[in-house]
Parts: sequence; structure tokens; C-alpha cells
Amino acid sequence: MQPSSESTPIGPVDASVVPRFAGIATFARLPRLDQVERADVAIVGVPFDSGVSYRPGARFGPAHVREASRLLRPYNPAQDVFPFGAQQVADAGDIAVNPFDIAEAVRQVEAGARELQSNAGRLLAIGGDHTIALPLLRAVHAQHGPVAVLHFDAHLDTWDTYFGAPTTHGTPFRRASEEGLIDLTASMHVGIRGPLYAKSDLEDDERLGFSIITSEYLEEHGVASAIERLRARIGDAPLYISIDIDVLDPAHAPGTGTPEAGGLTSRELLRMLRALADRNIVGADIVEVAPAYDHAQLTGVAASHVAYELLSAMAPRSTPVVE
Ligand SMILES: N=C(N)NCCCC(=O)O
Ligand SMILES: [Zn+2]
Ligand SMILES: [Zn+2]
Repeated sequence: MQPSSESTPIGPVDASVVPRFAGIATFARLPRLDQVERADVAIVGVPFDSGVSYRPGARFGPAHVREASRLLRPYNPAQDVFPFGAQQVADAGDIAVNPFDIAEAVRQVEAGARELQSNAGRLLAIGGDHTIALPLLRAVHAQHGPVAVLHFDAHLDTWDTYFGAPTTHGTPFRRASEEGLIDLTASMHVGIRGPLYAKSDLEDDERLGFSIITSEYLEEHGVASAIERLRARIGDAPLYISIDIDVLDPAHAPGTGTPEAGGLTSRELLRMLRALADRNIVGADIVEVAPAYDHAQLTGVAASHVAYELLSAMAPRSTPVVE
């Protein structure tokens, strides 16, 4: 995809002129959406965490990731791209959602995402808990039809209900599959690990359209093999990438609500994302950053770099980066 206008994109505030610790935090010190004519990619915060099963706090995720993203720089050598120069990226602020009513919040996220999609080609949402992936997928489906979902997470998130509630952070991909939002032949979880409720969780998950690269598979066969598998599974389907930060080991991302031991390093996750630069990425989210449990901004820095790598993979380029 080419940049939307002939004019040069407005990039981040120059850190050699205004120190990067000064000024109001937009993502990567980029302009706000209302300061540009049109964006190719909009970053949007979704400060919602009323769908969690354990520790709350992901409602503060968007602000934390923006704060940690002050350190990002314009050129990404790992993908040989200027993610903010090759396309206009802008910060759309947060979607205001009702913290007391999950069903209404989900409608508000979908409406907010649909409106933004008409101003910006693609959205990169920062959560918020994983509940928000459902309305975001509904908005993406309205534009593209069923999409391949590449889901990085310790958890399946294809469970049915919690306390009778169908819309929670443990259920978005079951609902999405039931609603026909996802391509059942091209969707995949990466990084799954840890205790389940029953063996049948895995059978249900397969029936709902997902194949799985577990954390153990990564340990045993390495990242290159995982990349081969996920690229083969996705093919050339329109691709939605959903990244639960708890896919990383708690050593790399302690600031999250349902941490699980035995996870990925940030280096492994970033490498897998770089291998998607030649795919048709139609949208993405990064969720479950809960700053109250973070230390030294570890989780914030990891999440902001994950966002940077996704934006780099979305950037138009003449030579696709292939692993
Ligand atoms: N999406 C996240 N982070 N966690 C889902 C875990 C749901 C459970 O506790 O069963
Ligand atoms: Zn998770
Ligand atoms: Zn999740």
C-alpha cells in the first residue's frame, strides 16, 4: 500500500530538539489524528478492563504504552524501514467506553473503530483487556470479510462463558468464530501454555478454527520453524494480529493480569512479527498491559516496541522483508 497523500508524513517530535521526556505523550510523540489530513495507520487507545477474570488494571494500558513509547526512534534497522516516514501514523487518542456495562462498551468500541477506519486506513489498538478484540474484529470484518487471526497469547481465549457472561477477556475468539468473523482455515494461536480447564478446551479450540504453536513447540523447534508454520497457515488472507502481552514470559512482561510461567522472550516475539512484513495486515491490537504490576516500565517498553515492529511491518516498502 502506498502513503495516502503526496505530502511527506508528519513524524515524531525530534528528540534532538525537544527532549523525549518533555511534552504530552502521544504514541511515539507522533501527531494526533486531528493534526493530520489523513492517516494511513491510527493508533487508538481502548482503556477498558471490565472483562477480566483475575487482576484488573489494563484500563491504564494505553497511557502506560504511550509513556514508554517516548524512547522509540525513527529508523528500524531490523526491517530497514522508517515506519513513520513511509506512511502517516497518528495517535487517535482513546475510545471512551462505559466501564460499568460490558455490552455497551463493546458497542462503543466497534462504533469508535468503524468511525476511525473511515479516516485512517488501518487501526492499531492499544488495550485494554482482551475483550476488545471482539468489537475490533467486528469492525475489521465489516471492511474485509473474514480475516486470518494471528493471536499471540499464553491463553486460548476461546472459552465459552465466565459466571454466565459471554463477553469477557477469555472468550473473544469463540464469539468471533461463531459470528463468522475469522477465516477458519488461516487462524492460529502462538505462545499457548499453562493449565487449562479440560482437555476438551483444545478440541473446542480446533473446531472453532485455530491451530496452535505452543510455547513448548518454540522451545523445541525454534523461531524459524514457527515462522514457517505461521506463514504457511496465514497464506495471503487479510491478516488481523492480536497480541496479548502475556504471551511474553512474566520476566519480560510482568505488568499483566493473568501471567503464566514459561513464556516467550521479547526477542522471539519481535522476530516473528518481522516475518509478517510481506502480508496484508488489516489491523492489530496489543492488549492486557496492566501497569500496576509492571516494574521499571519493562512491560511498557516491550509493548511499545511490539507496536513499533507492527507499524514497521505495515509500512509500504519496495523490497519485502522475508525471513
Ligand atoms: N486474555 C487473557 N489475558 N486471559 C484470559 C484468561 C482467562 C481465564 O482466566 O481463564
Ligand atoms: Zn493471555
Ligand atoms: Zn488474551
